[in-house]
Amino acid sequence: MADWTERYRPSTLSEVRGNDKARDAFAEWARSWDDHREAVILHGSPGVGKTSAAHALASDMGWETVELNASDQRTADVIERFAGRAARNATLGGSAAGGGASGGDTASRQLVILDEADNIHGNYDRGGASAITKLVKESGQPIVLIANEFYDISRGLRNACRDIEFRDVSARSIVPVLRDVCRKEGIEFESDALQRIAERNRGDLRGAINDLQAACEGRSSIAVEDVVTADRDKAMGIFPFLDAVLKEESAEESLRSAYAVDETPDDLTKWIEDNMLDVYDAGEATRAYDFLANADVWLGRVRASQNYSYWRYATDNAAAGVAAARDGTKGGWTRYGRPQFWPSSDSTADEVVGKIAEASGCSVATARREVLPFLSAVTHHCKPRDLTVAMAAAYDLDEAGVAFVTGSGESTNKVESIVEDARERREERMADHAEGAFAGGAARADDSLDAGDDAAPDREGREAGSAADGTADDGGPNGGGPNDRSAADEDVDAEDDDGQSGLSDFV
Ligand SMILES: Nc1ncnc2c1ncn2[C@@H]1O[C@H](COP(=O)(O)OP(=O)(O)OP(=O)(O)O)[C@@H](O)[C@H]1O
Repeated sequence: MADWTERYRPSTLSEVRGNDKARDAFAEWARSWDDHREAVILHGSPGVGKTSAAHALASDMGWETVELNASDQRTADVIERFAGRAARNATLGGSAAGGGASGGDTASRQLVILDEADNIHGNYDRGGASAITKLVKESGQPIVLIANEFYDISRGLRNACRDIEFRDVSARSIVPVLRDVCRKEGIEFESDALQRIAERNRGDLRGAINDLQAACEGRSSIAVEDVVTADRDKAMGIFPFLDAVLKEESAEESLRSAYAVDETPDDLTKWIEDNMLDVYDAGEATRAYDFLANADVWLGRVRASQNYSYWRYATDNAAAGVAAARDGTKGGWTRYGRPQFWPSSDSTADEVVGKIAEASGCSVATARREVLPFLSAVTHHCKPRDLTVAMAAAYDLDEAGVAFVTGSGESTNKVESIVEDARERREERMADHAEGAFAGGAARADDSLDAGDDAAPDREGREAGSAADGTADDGGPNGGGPNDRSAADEDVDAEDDDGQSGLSDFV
């Protein structure tokens, strides 16, 4: 069955529904283009008719169209060629470029439609935005840039263009479009069914038409129940989803599919990451990794801030971005592999980071970004046992926590004995604390420093007292409150020389 959104794409501006003001402003931009020669940005949510409006306008004006993807590296070259051609044509007295069109300038115009103008950076082509800005300024042809997020377009490019916002199409405007489609397809319908489709697509006319088509598949009439069933059927399995992203669907469709899969963006990203190389060639994979890296950044922000609204951006990158990195569609069957999920690694990470933040008085974000990587690097690579014990004691880590930070297996004897020693050390400290060890804790400082050649940190003794709470200041990772300094001088000074950084240096 042909795609209904294509079949019923508006062919003239007057068929573009629900955005009268934008439509009028756009028509006016085109009519007066010779006077201002500005490019225009049409921005708004997916599926509200921006691309359709651009094509419809060109047809109304009798202009040819050239559609390019703004985020594609090659686009700048193509526009350059246009600009050059337009300039040459101008010097030839405005004769037609398209071969034989008469009737002056406007008939020979080519409307350049640049899709995904908000996706130029973050892409492999770092210079893309400025190249396009330059071309937008110099081009001899009218250019329409299309974007979902106006403010994701570089400022220079925004300032160089006029902008027109396309608003979400209201359910009230969507229903008549659906009704028209049903009539043309000879489908009987219950009005409530159309209303429901319109409402659940919240302003997205393309989505509504797609849903209608899905609901009508194999039927000559639709009732509310059919629409409700279609709702339920929407859930998508992970394997069809991987096919969608890695082989078949556009970025936009892949994104919609991502929302239909019952997995978190973390897991979806892992699935894509782990299977992408089985399908993509080197060029595609290189581009895809940029998006996956962006997705990871957003996932990291979600974890650090617990702000789940960032999930959307992770999904955008992992699903839509990776799909956009693909050249065309692919066929064939792939044996997808289940990614290695590290059971509980995320919750362990959260717990460890929370404890570090609490003990050190820093934010969770700092603990995650700065302290944890440092601890991991030191304990993992240098393997100083005493430091690891001190760390486990300071942050009250259990086996899972120590294993997570140091990268060792959770059940190894080593980890167990470290946790045991750390527990003892905490208990001793607590006992000391109860006895007023603050004033005379030299013995404790000694105690922690006696294994100092294992690279025990040197500065906690001085800083922990001021920076930390009960956990760190009555011992800190290497013990010793502020007053311990003199008693432990010898050891500490010896430590000073080896230049080791202390944990609290990084907090
Ligand atoms: N305002 C509208 N009037 C009529 N049909 C529309 C409208 N908006 C969307 N459609 C239908 O949805 C399809 C997709 O719309 P279009 O590609 O123009 O949306 P868009 O806003 O450019 O979306 P995107 O940002 O995803 O490119 C069209 O082919 C048409 O069938």
